[in-house]
Amino acid sequence: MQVYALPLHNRFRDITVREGVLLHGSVGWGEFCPFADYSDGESVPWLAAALEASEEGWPAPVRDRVEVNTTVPIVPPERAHELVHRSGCRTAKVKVADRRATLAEDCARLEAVRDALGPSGAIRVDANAAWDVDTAVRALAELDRAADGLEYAEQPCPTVEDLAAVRRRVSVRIAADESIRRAEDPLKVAVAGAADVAVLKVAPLGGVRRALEVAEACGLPCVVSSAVETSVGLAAGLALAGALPELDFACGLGTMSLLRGDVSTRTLSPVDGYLPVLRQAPEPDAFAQFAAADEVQQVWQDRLARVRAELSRTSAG
Ligand SMILES: O=C(O)CCC(=O)C1=CC=C[C@@H](O)[C@@H]1C(=O)O
Ligand SMILES: [Mg+2]
Repeated sequence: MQVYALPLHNRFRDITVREGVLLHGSVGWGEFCPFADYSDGESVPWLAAALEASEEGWPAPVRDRVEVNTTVPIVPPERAHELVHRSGCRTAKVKVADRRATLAEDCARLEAVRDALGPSGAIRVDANAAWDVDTAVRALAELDRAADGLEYAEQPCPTVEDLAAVRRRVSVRIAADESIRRAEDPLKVAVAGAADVAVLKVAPLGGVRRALEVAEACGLPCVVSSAVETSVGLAAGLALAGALPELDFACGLGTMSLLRGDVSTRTLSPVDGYLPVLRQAPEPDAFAQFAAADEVQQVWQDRLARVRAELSRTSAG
């Protein structure tokens, strides 16, 4: 196993360094990288996804490339404009509702992203469940104006009930993310009429096959989004996006731009807004320069051992 520590260009999801474990198995490489706030129990699906990649392989794809969005963290408008322009993507997802920025600053960031994309580009926002219903309704009206039209708003509020309440009061599509990946029942969203789009992340859902089951059962248009993995883990997201019967939206798999490097020389960075669907993850042939410090390696070895034991217990039923 190889433990990496990769710095980010900007703080994203409250981290400035992305850490994880690369596992080599009988069919290839997998990546186990649950964020620090995931318990051992919540990390079991992440390990299942890594073992699916390294020991089993992925289902056959129905497409050979996937359109992706670029992801804009909480950065000043000029930086946002530069990131979007350089990405070559026609869709941008902009982080908003962060405690480090005001609604006015979020609007300015969206205006800069619209200027960089032009009128035909698509802009989506992600509030990561930060708002209550009334705040979401008010904020989305302003953000929709600033963006000159939002494609959708991802997880404006924490609960399925709140998403449904916001969805009844705004014209912007609602996408469910945390209500799917951290839910006891990922399908509750569709049943409650709480979302127009389902965001699927391979690792928290337990692998490509499990995510395909959720996609089929929820009956909503799906967007595959990464967990800011290296190209090893990102390949699993592309395998899911490649295997979905329908794919109507650009996917949140352009996240290599958030990282200051990669464990593979075959970095999965978008070209003209697209990424290839691979049958296997790229080799981590550039791992050495991002090998984690000894104490970090020990933390991940211990975590992996605990989660492996947890996975065995839950599999044994
Ligand atoms: O979907 C994207 O454009 C990129 C991935 C992304 O936004 C996220 C990755 C991991 C954790 C989250 O903070 C965030 C998300 O909420 O979707
Ligand atoms: Mg999200």
